[in-house]
Amino acid sequence: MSVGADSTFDTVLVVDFGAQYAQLIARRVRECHVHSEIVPSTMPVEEMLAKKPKAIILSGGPSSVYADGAPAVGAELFETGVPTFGICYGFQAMTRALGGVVDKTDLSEFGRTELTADIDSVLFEGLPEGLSVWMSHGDSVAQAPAGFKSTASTAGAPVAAFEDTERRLFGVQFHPEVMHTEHGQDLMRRFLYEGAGCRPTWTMVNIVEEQLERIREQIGDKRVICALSGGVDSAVAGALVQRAVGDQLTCVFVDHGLLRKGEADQVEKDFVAITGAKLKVVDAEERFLGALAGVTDPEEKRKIIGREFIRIFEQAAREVVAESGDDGSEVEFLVQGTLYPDVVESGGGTGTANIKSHHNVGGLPDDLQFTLVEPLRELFKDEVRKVGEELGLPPEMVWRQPFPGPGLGIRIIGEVNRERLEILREADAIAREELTRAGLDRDIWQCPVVLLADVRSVGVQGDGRTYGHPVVLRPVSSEDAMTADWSRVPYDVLARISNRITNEVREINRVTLDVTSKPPGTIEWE
Ligand SMILES: Nc1ncnc2c1ncn2[C@@H]1O[C@H](COP(=O)(O)OP(=O)(O)OP(=O)(O)O)[C@@H](O)[C@H]1O
Ligand SMILES: O=c1[nH]c(=O)c2[nH+]cn([C@@H]3O[C@H](COP(=O)(O)O)[C@@H](O)[C@H]3O)c2[nH]1
Ligand SMILES: NC(=O)CC[C@H](N)C(=O)O
Ligand SMILES: [Mg+2]
Repeated sequence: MSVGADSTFDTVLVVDFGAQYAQLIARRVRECHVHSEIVPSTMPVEEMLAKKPKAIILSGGPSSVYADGAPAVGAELFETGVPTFGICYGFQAMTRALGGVVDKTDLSEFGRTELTADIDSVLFEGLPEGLSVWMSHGDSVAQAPAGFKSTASTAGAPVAAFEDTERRLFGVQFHPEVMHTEHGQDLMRRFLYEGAGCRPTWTMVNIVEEQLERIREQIGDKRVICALSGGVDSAVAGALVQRAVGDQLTCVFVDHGLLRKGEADQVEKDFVAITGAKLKVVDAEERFLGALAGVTDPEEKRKIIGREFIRIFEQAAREVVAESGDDGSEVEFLVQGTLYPDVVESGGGTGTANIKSHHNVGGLPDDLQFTLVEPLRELFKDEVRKVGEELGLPPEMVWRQPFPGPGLGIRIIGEVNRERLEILREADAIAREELTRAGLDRDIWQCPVVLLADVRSVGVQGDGRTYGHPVVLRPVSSEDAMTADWSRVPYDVLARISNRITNEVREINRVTLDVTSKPPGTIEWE
């Protein structure tokens, strides 16, 4: 897709210094209807300019600008005339490159911080003078470079923002991209529209068109299979690829025996009926349960499931070729509905930690033969839902709650076997039915039901002693699964779920509620 000065949209480069939030910045730019692309801080300036950026944003990062080997920006970047916005580390790097002073003060600021802003400035005009902002820094700008006006301060950072309107250079010590910064998105808008003159013309239609073009370029006239789960992400990824290359695509749905009640039927009914895509259903219960026998470690489970998925896709790919009846070029490509949170949690961001290996990223085997096609890899779930709507997928599909690929396998704490799966399936079906009946499906992001299979507790039922298992209800609300809070489900709904589960599922004699946010908890227990 052509970008640059003659294009219908402007491009902003987000220069990544190893930030927690580089994707979040890119996403905030998209929310302002401006196209964004993340580039590493090691990219030479000429290469950045070749992308004809209308503006540049320098991200945060874990280093100290004065440390040995810390990533730096050359002063030449600021002589190109491209408006630039430095955030946190980016603000400090800009300061240093232009002759200002960055120091380690003893006044670190982490979390919510009160900021006083000069509203007679490009960035803060029209905003309140006092703002609550999100900080995360140990170094501070002690002196702004020549030509800059300081435009905000906090108790720990005398220069918490600055600007040079002549050269169109701006910077802030705090993080406007995080949800907790008041008016953060307004600041983004002020920089993009007023500071840099970007036009708000980048829409979901552009995102879809860009993806279709990329997919066609990548796949050409080759064959491709799509790992289809019935969830939102693979439905949207599959629909995109179907639109891009039509008949070259076959979808493969794996029934690994770790699905919820009724799930397998739904995929055939819904996705195929709506898109007309070719579908192959593989019954692989024996294989997965065999491979998982005796395994209790969560990461080991995830790796096994990731590996088995791929082995099945390889087999399915061979069948697609054999069934095609022509001379049969191999299936080179595998489409997955991978999203950015799957990547970052699997430790795939720049220098980020491995929290858990999502089966479709960190759980993939080393000898993977397919080239992956992952059109949603840079997006967050709510953006994917918008892409799905743009593609005309029905609301029941687009608004479905997430369900993890490893399925109930990571919701049984302990070994996974048929009997335990059956117990959990029943309990899960009851919880889902009652939450739906209470009209809570859209308020709740998802509600895992977790079986503590190795824990037993004493109960009394029908005047007799029971020694059964507890389940945990884990209803959460979230914007993008990166952070979450436990949902305040009304007591009467919880009471109904508890009552029904303990009455209808013989092996369960106790229902508990998980009231942990993320962080520190994750959504799934494993
Ligand atoms: N049972 C399955 N059969 C085939 N592919 C699967 C299956 N489960 C997961 N996948 C693949 O793994 C990817 C990641 O799974 P994930 O659960 O994150 O996404 P999803 O199921 O598409 O959407 P959602 O997050 O709404 O459940 C899917 O997009 C899909 O490509
Ligand atoms: O397809 C998936 N493969 C996985 O391996 C996996 N692990 C977690 N999840 C889903 O991701 C979101 C965040 O979950 P956590 O807070 O548990 O990391 C939640 O929506 C989880 O359901 C997965 N999805
Ligand atoms: N979040 C950041 O970018 C931090 C920048 C730098 N490491 C500091 O502590 O000040
Ligand atoms: Mg899923």
